[in-house]
This record gives sequence, C-alpha cells and structure tokens, in this order.
Amino acid sequence: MGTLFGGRLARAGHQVVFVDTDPARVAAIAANGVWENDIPARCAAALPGVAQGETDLLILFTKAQHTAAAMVQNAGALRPDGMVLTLQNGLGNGVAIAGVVGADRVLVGITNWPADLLGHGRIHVAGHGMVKFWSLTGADTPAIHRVAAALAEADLGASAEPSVKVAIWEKVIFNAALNGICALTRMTVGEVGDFAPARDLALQVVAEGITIALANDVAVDGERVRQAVAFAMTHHRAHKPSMLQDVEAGRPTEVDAIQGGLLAAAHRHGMTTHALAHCTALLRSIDHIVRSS
Ligand SMILES: NC(=O)C1=CN([C@@H]2O[C@H](COP(=O)(O)OP(=O)(O)OC[C@H]3O[C@@H](n4cnc5c(N)ncnc54)[C@H](OP(=O)(O)O)[C@@H]3O)[C@@H](O)[C@H]2O)C=CC1
Ligand SMILES: CC(C)(CO)C(=O)C(=O)O
Repeated sequence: MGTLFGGRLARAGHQVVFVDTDPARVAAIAANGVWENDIPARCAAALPGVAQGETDLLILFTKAQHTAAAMVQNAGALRPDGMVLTLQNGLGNGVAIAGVVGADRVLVGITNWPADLLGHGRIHVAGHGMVKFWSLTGADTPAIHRVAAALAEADLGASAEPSVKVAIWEKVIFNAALNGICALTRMTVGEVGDFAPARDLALQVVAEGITIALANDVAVDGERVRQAVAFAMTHHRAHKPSMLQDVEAGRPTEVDAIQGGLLAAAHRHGMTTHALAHCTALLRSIDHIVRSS
C-alpha cells in the first residue's frame, strides 16, 4: 500500500521518501524506484529514523502490530505541524499513533485499493479503490482538506468524511470476513465469492460484525457492508487480501487488530459469536505456528 500511495503521490509531483525496516528493500527502491503494474515512479528511500523534521505528511502503512513501533521510530521525521495519516485495517491504529504524536495530529480512515506485493517496490493493483478519512478528534481542520486534495490529485479517489468512525467499523467487519476467509482457505476474493460454503461463512461473519458494531453504538449500515463484500467479489476477483499475503509469506497476520478487535468489542457487551470466534481461533493458531517456528 505504501508503494501504491507513495508512487502515485510522487508521480503527482510530491517529494516522497519511502521508509522501511528492510535494508534490501530500501536499497532496491532507491535504485529502481517503485512500480505499480508497469508504471514506474522515482523516489527516495530510507531506513526508519533517517529522515528528520521535514515531513508534512507521514502516511503509516505498516501492519497493525507494527504501528506503535513504527511511529516511535519515525515521529522525528515530522515537522512540528506535520500530520500522520493511517488508512490501515483493524481497530486501534489511530489511538496507538496518538499515543506518540498527540491526537490532534492524527488523520484516520480507510481504503479499499487492492494492492498485491510482487517484490521490492513492485505491486500489482487488481482494481479501482477509494479513500475516506477525517481527523481522529472529529474536528474539521485545514489539514484534512489539504491532504484530501493531494490524494485526489494523485488519483487515489479520496474524500474527507466526518463519519469516518462508521466507515472504519464497516471496513473492519468487511476485513474480518473476507481477509479472514481468504487467509484460512488461501482462496482469492473471487474464489470465495464463487464457492457457496466459503461465501456463506463470510456472510455469517459480516452478520455477527454488524450486531457487534450496533451493540457498541456504531451505526453501521449492514446493507452497505454486504454490498462492499459483493463488489469486492465481483471487481477485485484476483486480489489476495493482505492477510492472505501474510499467511503465504509466513508472516504474522493482523488477526488481533481485525478479528480480535471485533471479538473484544463483542466481549465488552457479553456477546457470544460463532463464525467470528471460530475464524479468530483458527487464524490465531496459524499465527502461533508462525511465531513459534
Ligand atoms: N494490501 C492491500 O490491498 C490493503 C492493505 N490494507 C492495510 O494497509 C496496511 C499495510 O498493508 P500492506 O501494504 O499490504 O502491508 P505490507 O506488509 O506489504 O507492508 C508493510 C511494510 O511495513 C514495513 N514495516 C514494518 N515495520 C516498520 C517500521 N517500524 N518502520 C517502517 N516500515 C515498517 C514492513 O516491512 P517487513 O515486511 O520487513 O516487516 C513492510 O514492508 C495494513 O493495515 C493492511 O491491512 C488496506 C487496504 C488494502
Ligand atoms: C483490498 C482489501 C479491501 C481486500 O480485502 C483489503 O483491505 C486488504 O487486502 O487488506
């Protein structure tokens, strides 16, 4: 996702620095730029902590389990009035970032652009997407509109959305269902849509997620979530959700922030779930094997 957003912002004329913990990846991006499908963009690249005090927007696209560490390592890159934007999946990323830079410098949101990593700085984008975001505090600030304009110019389909909390919960329900079932079955989004038992399980997780959100006073629109799932099954058919890409690469997944975040919200209200609880247990078992090997 960093490759997609950074590459497009660079092509739109912004000065972009890619920051990553892997020295080989940093060297490859510095030498070859980044590639979205077969479109290149030239950019700088650095290890965490190298860029100092010049950045007016830091877009954080690590996995959720790395959010706090990445923020601590990279906060020094920000100008005193610099902002941080998270479009990561899962619950809790904005609050983790606020713990480092303060809530009034955090923009939170979602994106459904489907990006599949092919190699260092090289992605395949399997369809069109959008971005919705707003400030973590709920305040309307000039920074929101500056960032929305920059993302729109970079053809990332961005809109400033005051009710972003609802969008974040709708997205986490979508991801709990689709990313989880794809990661467990190793099917693409289209394959899950085509196979009734997998599709039905995804829709059960969606139904449970909607009940959990409503119990937590988040007014999600169940029909909109089901439509988003149907849209992805039709238009993002070849995409391997980020959680499946993690399983295939033998990396830990975002189960704790996505399925685990929803499950914790269910437990806060004494609710029992079935499909979500079983998927979470299976995904945590895969994570356990990865972490202990
Ligand atoms: N891929 C997709 O289509 C979509 C993904 N998302 C969400 O966006 C977020 C990013 O996903 P995605 O791009 O797929 O993830 P990737 O795992 O491909 O990219 C995350 C990158 O962050 C690097 N990283 C880890 N720790 C740090 C650190 N401390 N400082 C700097 N870089 C670090 C990782 O390095 P290393 O690999 O060495 O750990 C990796 O290169 C996730 O929350 C995901 O759920 C949302 C919508 C769509
Ligand atoms: C692109 C999308 C929406 C597909 O599940 C996603 O969020 C992901 O891959 O993590």
